[in-house]
Amino acid sequence: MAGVVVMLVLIATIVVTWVALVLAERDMKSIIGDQQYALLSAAAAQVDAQMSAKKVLLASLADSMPADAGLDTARMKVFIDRHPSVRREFLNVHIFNRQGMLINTAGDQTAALELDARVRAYLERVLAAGKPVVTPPFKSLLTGLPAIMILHPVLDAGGRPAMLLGGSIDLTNSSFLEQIAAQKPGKTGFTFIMTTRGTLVHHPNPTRLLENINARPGHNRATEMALQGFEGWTEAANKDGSEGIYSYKRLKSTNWIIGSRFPVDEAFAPMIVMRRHAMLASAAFAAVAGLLAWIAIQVLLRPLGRLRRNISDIRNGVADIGVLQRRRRDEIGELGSAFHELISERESAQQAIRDSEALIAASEKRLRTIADSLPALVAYLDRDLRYGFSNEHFRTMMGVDPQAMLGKTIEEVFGKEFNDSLAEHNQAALRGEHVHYERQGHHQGAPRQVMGDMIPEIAADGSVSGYYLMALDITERKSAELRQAASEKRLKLLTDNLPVLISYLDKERKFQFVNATFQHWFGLDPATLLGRHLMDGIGHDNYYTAEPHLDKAYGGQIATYELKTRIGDSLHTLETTFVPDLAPDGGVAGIYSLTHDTTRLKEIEERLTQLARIDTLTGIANRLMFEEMLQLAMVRAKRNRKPLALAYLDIDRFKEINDTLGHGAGDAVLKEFATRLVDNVRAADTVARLAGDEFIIIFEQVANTAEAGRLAAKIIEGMGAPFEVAGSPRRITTSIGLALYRGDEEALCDLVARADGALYAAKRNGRDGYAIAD
Ligand SMILES: Nc1nc2c(ncn2[C@@H]2O[C@H](COP(=O)(O)OP(=O)(O)OP(=O)(O)O)[C@@H](O)[C@H]2O)c(=O)[nH]1
Repeated sequence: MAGVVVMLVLIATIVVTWVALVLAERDMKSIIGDQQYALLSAAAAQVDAQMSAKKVLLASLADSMPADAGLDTARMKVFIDRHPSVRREFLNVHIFNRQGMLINTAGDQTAALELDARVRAYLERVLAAGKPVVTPPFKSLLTGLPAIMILHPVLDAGGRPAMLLGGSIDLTNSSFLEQIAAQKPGKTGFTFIMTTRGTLVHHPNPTRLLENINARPGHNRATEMALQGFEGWTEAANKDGSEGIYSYKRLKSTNWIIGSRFPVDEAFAPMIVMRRHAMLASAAFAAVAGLLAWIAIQVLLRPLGRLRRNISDIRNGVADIGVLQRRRRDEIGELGSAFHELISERESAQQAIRDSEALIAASEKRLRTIADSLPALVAYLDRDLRYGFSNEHFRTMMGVDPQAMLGKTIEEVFGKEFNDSLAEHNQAALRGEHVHYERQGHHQGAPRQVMGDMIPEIAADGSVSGYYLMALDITERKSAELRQAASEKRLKLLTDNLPVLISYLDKERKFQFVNATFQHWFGLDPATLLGRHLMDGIGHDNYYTAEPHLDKAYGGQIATYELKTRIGDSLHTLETTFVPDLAPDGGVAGIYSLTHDTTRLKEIEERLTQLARIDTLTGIANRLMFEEMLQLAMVRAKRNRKPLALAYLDIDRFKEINDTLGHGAGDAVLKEFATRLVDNVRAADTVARLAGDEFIIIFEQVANTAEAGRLAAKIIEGMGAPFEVAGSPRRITTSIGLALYRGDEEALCDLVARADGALYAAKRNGRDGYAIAD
């Protein structure tokens, strides 16, 4: 960063310096060029002035020349010698006749010489115009040196040109040309003169005189411009490639071109020195400025560098984002705050991503564990029927490595035949339908029953991207179902042929099962009863009789009751038992109802009871035997005049025992009660059970009612110890009605009735006591 700034300072300084130099050089060149052109213009004016002076001198000679001096050499010399300036201005003075023949000369040469052919043309022009003319340069025939000549007509008495006066000028040794040469620019520059055709009239190199400027090979743009009429200054390279400032001006006297060349090396030498100094100064300045800029940047960038290191440390996990400086109140502080916010946002975003990735990974792992633990094939297939997921059960059920299946089609894994057998289901699932199927398959040669579900995966745009498969081997279940169906069939056959009404009621007391006996007994089709309420099946009256027992059974207890009802034309006694169907949670899921026709049984039972004299439950005398014994006892009492006492007993609230603890418990109480009665009477006394919880005792030879009372009290006392009822101790009491028989004319039934009446009195008196009849 600092390096870049230093470089920029250096480059900027150099560029600024360079541009300033270029501008200065351009101005300087312009000044030098203008100056050079001004000098050249002055030199041109000087040449023109010199030429004019020479022409004037030649005109005055022509005018004053004696007529005979033309042919007489001696007179000619005398004449010329009288004009000393002629010798200074001209190398020689000649006289030509009209034909161009040299007829006299002021020099030593006397031979008549012919003029150079080109000079002759000028001569004719002079003769025609009658005005002086300067000839182009030529090599003098007399001296062999390059020269020019000014020709002037000499008029005869009639005013016509009779001869020509020519003043020759030596180009190698002419004072006015030397003056021009002295005005050359700088030390290495030079001036030169050429004709409009390019013939060099004056040049610092005398060997090039009379040579055409273009004789040397090469190209000089400035020279070409000058020959085409350019006046002024320009910068160009000479034929050697050396740059120079060229200035050109036309001479008014001859229309020749006077030029100068000032080599750039010399012309701009001070400028080059200045450029070098300026570049050195600017380099020094740039170095100092760059150094200062570097130091300033180092100072300014130090907090930034610290910030950068902190961020790098945070990235490398070496530091916490708390190291970012946020207390600075400048741009660095703002940058630190911005980084702090950025990094904390990034960290929370990364944390959120990590959390969600961990959640997804955990969720995927759970899913994978669940899927692998399922006793079913679980897979995902894409639109090309390639497996994207498969669980471990493929290994156990199909013998295929689930990992090796991934990316392969059904056909590639299980073969064409298998794939074809599923084609219809696959197509339906890929159409977006939920497919459920059961099919026969084979595994390790054994037939297997498979149940499958294909659940399509539907993308947001409604297209189906694949489907999830779950397939179960239901062979065991299926055969269990078949076994159960067979068992149920057998059971149904059995129940339908039993002379028992068998039904199952659900929680709402509706029939869920009804056997064929309903048809036989009541003409009710079992199928029509299913789902209907019990009341619809057995009628209102029977239902209300059954209701308390139903309530008991739905309370979780077995309930049995008897009912007399009509079957066909005859009255039947039906004993129904409700057995609760206890659910695993202890609740009652429903009730099994079993109804026997006990009519025949009851009849036999009654007949047997009548025949028997012993109560089958308690083993003591029954009503029949009691009546026979009482008859005999009454006869004895009458005969012996010894009264007897009849005690009529009833167990207090016996019904509660039956209702709460069941009939069995009630029977047990009756047996224990009878045993205690027998234990608390004399051997001669008769203890009998009349019916239900009603007992009777015949006490013979009782003196009076007081003694009868004592006997009753003894019995009540005998019941004092708690009974063992259904595994728990329970206090059982009894009420006793006493009637004394003193041998009067009293019928047996009246005596019993009196004892019964006294019993009711004892009940009214609050039970657990006795009462004596009047
Ligand atoms: N366990 C059993 N119960 C019987 C037998 N015979 C009748 N019962 C029942 O005995 C009960 C007699 O009840 P009750 O004597 O009328 O009334 P209780 O509950 O004793 O009331 P109180 O006599 O007023 O104290 C009836 O519920 C009969 O169904 C039987 O052989 N065994």
